[in-house]
Amino acid sequence: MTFTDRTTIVSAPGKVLLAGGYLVLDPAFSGLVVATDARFYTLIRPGHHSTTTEPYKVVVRSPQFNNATWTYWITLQGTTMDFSPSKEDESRNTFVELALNYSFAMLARLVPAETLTKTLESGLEIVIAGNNDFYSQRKELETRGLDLNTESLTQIPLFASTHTTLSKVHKTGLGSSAALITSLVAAIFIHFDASKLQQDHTTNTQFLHNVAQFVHCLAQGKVGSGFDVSSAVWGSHTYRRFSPEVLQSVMHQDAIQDIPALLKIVTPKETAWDNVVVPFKLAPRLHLMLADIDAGSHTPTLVSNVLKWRKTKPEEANGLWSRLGGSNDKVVELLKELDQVAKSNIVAYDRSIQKASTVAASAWTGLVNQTITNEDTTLELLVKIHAEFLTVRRYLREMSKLSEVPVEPEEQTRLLDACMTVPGVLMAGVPGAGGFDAIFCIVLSDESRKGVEGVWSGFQEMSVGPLLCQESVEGGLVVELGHGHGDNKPLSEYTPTVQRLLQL
Ligand SMILES: Nc1ncnc2c1ncn2[C@@H]1O[C@H](COP(=O)(O)OP(=O)(O)O)[C@@H](O)[C@H]1O
Ligand SMILES: C[C@@](O)(CCOP(=O)(O)OP(=O)(O)O)CC(=O)O
Repeated sequence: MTFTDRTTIVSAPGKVLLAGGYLVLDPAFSGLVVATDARFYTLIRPGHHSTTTEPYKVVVRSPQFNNATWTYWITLQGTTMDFSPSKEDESRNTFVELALNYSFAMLARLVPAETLTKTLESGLEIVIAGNNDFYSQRKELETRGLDLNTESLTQIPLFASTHTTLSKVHKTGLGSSAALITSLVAAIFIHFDASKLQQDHTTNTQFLHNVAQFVHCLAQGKVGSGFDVSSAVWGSHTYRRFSPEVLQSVMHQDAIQDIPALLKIVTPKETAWDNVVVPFKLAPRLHLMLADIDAGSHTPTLVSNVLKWRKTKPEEANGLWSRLGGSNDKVVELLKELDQVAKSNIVAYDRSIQKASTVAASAWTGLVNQTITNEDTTLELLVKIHAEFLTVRRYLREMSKLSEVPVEPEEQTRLLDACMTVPGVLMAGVPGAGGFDAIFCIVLSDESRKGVEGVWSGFQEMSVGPLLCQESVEGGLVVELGHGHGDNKPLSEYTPTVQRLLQL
């Protein structure tokens, strides 16, 4: 047995909804979701139990939360399975519990009994851990006497303790539960070789998506748009939601009693899901910056109040929805056009980006008239994207006023406008549901990045905590280890992240 024999590690990215907040709840509209390089990891390896008799023991450990541990007992009865949380556990983790319960219940019907028992007889140890960016590191920085900036964040070890509990932790809005459930569900099916992700990638990935969406909605007690699970699976894309009716019939705790019915819904060949995923990537030299605002907002409350307004004043709201939706789509179209221009003439593109990075966006129009033709295209597109996203923000402020919900509150407007005065900032906005949770910027250079971080650290109205993460290069689900992915290498040959996980 080598160090990594029969170890499976799967990761899923965090997310930021750059455009389409609220509208993406309606299948008539799409949203632009960018996956981050802050990822959530699930590691599964054989347990240390020599039992060959049931029940089998599955232990889930969360090192970042005082090594919180949840123990589950599994008994197989033919193609059904009994799953029970340990009565000795100090707490229950609904997201973990539902992911395990439903995944194993489906496995009992998908995988030969001997495969299940062979893999379960020594028990399973499951370690779940999110990149530090998923959770505010303010406490860790204070403990180390460090300032709240990216330089300090680089000094915090991977998967550092949050110094608190799951119920008290300040999350940064990267979608920890969606990334957790997606990586956990995928890791279980891959560990039992039930997914063969690397063989029939499309069908199996859609299957894993469907299971993760079901578990996430059941755990959250509502069928949201699902953009966060979608980006955890597929990375950055424009997203049009699946019809809520797809899951409505199984959105109850008794769904565990009828696994064949659930399998019919989550199996792509049995049920066509109508979510629409169109891959997206930021054009070269456009980089995402994210900050966590300490004030924080309660997204479900924001969503409930905006939808209440839309229901009570449909004409007012639907008119704004259409205008905002059109503007969101225009931003996406222009960003894609910019990527095409970069592909057609990267030298001219780079020259234009370099020029634009030295002046504030408000002065880019002046640059357009000073350059040769194909550089104008790039600069013209930057001018259009900047203007169109200002229109998006204007609509979000109109929504805030009409609904009386602080989607882009005045404090955020002042912070975003300050960011836009920095040379080389293309966009600055409130992601997702908005409020006081977070902000994002799209910047053109490292100098621009430093300028924005200066605005954030100097902003007096709110505590603006930068995150280290940027846009993901790897995309959605990644099998980091297991089943032909990097098996049995010397520990030193794995990435620092995988090495850290293996030693957690
Ligand atoms: N590292 C972790 N270990 C265990 N459970 C986690 C971890 N991170 C997130 N979770 C689970 O996800 C839940 C957070 O879900 P939610 O409040 O919807 O936050 P988010 O918006 O980040 O998804 C937590 O209550 C916990 O059950
Ligand atoms: C309002 C929404 O359309 C987007 C919410 O995006 P956020 O990124 O704000 O979500 P949280 O991570 O839960 O804070 C609701 C939805 O699409 O489900």
